[in-house]
Amino acid sequence: MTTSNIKANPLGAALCEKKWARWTALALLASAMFFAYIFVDILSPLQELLQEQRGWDPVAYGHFAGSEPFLNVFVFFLIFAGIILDKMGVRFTAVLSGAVMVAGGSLNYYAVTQGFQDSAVAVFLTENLNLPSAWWNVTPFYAGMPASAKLAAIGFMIFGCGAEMAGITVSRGIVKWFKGKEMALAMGVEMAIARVGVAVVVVGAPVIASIVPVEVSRPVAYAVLLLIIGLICFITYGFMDKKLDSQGVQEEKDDPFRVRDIGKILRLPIFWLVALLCVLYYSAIFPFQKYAINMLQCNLQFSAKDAGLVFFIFPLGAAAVTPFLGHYLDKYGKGATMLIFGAVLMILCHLTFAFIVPATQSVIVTLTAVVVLGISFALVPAALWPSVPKLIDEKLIGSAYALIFWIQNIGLYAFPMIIGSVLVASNPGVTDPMKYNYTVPMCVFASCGVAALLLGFALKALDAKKGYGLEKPNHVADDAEKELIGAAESMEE
Ligand SMILES: C[C@H](N)C(=O)N[C@@H](CCCCN)C(=O)O
Repeated sequence: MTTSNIKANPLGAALCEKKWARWTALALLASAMFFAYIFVDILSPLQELLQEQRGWDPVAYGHFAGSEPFLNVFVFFLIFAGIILDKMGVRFTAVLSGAVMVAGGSLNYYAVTQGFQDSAVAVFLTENLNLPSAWWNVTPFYAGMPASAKLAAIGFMIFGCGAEMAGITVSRGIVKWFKGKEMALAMGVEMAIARVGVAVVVVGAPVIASIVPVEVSRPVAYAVLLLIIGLICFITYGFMDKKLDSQGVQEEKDDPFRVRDIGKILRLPIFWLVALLCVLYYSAIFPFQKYAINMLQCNLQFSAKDAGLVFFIFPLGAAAVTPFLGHYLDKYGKGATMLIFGAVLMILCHLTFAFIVPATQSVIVTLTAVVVLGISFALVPAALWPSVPKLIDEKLIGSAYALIFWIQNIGLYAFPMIIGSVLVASNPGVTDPMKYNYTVPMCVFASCGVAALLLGFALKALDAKKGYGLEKPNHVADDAEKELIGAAESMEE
């Protein structure tokens, strides 16, 4: 199915053949993603301070937090990002995405500063964007939303365009540098570094904010600074990418782009299996993360700080395991089996949070479930993203990643709201946020896992029938490919 980017280089070994060079390229790409993931969650541990200093109640915070995928989902920005990536290549799109993240992040920062509160923009926003809370209002804006939350949401949705564009670009960049080598390991390392970013934020943001004078915008300022460093990483990567192109190892570009190419991807049953598995699995992970601290507080009667410490293990556990699983995939394959196993672990953990944790209030059981969920969150991403190049023609890989991200973003947009409504509906009359019963919402997350598991079985069956090589190691698949290319080249000679 795939075409290879490995071409004969008359000038000697290409840069991607040198280990130090491809790992340096990865370090640059992964650093930019690390900073992006830090920004995504920078305000999550500061909800109390946002309420005290900026008047954001939980509703305002929820609408701000949910705004990130808005432009990607409803204005189809991610689809355009995929087309840009396939037409313009990794170098251009990486720098563009870095610049968009800095622009959106800066706006978000300005919105939470004291300076904004007294500005004319604040007066304007207080009077505008007061949309009714009706079913058709899919925007994050509602009547009475604080002006700072409105502008922060606008900034965050612009940032979201850059962050998701960067996500697909980095994946394609890794394919470009690592195809036929340690590709899954490289993707695993990149995702592990991103998870460490989430863990750093949980602990770091409150510490930075509480330096006297206590100021909620300070951690955001640091995070914007990191986004600027991320942009510099992308620009530096651009020089390496240009050198690689000049050595004849160019990525295949879709030139001219045809809309029917997107149709080609959408007609592949295997694409739908992967995309639906992705949206179901991630909808039970990222939206769960938003409720996890409160769920632990309610079940264990912990403070937010202690619950945060328990949950801190989740991204760290995933970070520790993901590169090893990537290495395993490179060496031994079993991608589809890893997806199935990851879904099973997720179901078990969510059911534990639904029934066993509330009944036993056991910290050991909770910690075990958090660790096992971390392993699941290593298994699925480590197998999912490196499998895409096995299924889709290389020149369409940017669009394919973008389409998968777009479908995934629909779930990431909808699920926090669905879970919020389920939580309220299953706890009639409960107003104390420490008294919620999370059994029904956790069962909803577990059912996503069951659906993902069924898709995992279907994927494995289709792979066995059509021979995509999902269960094969990357090296073996690519060695065979190299042999074919070598044979073709000798025939040309
Ligand atoms: C949220 C984002 N769309 C996503 O799916 N992130 C994945 C990583 C995708 C690969 C990025 N190069 C994740 O597991 O965090």
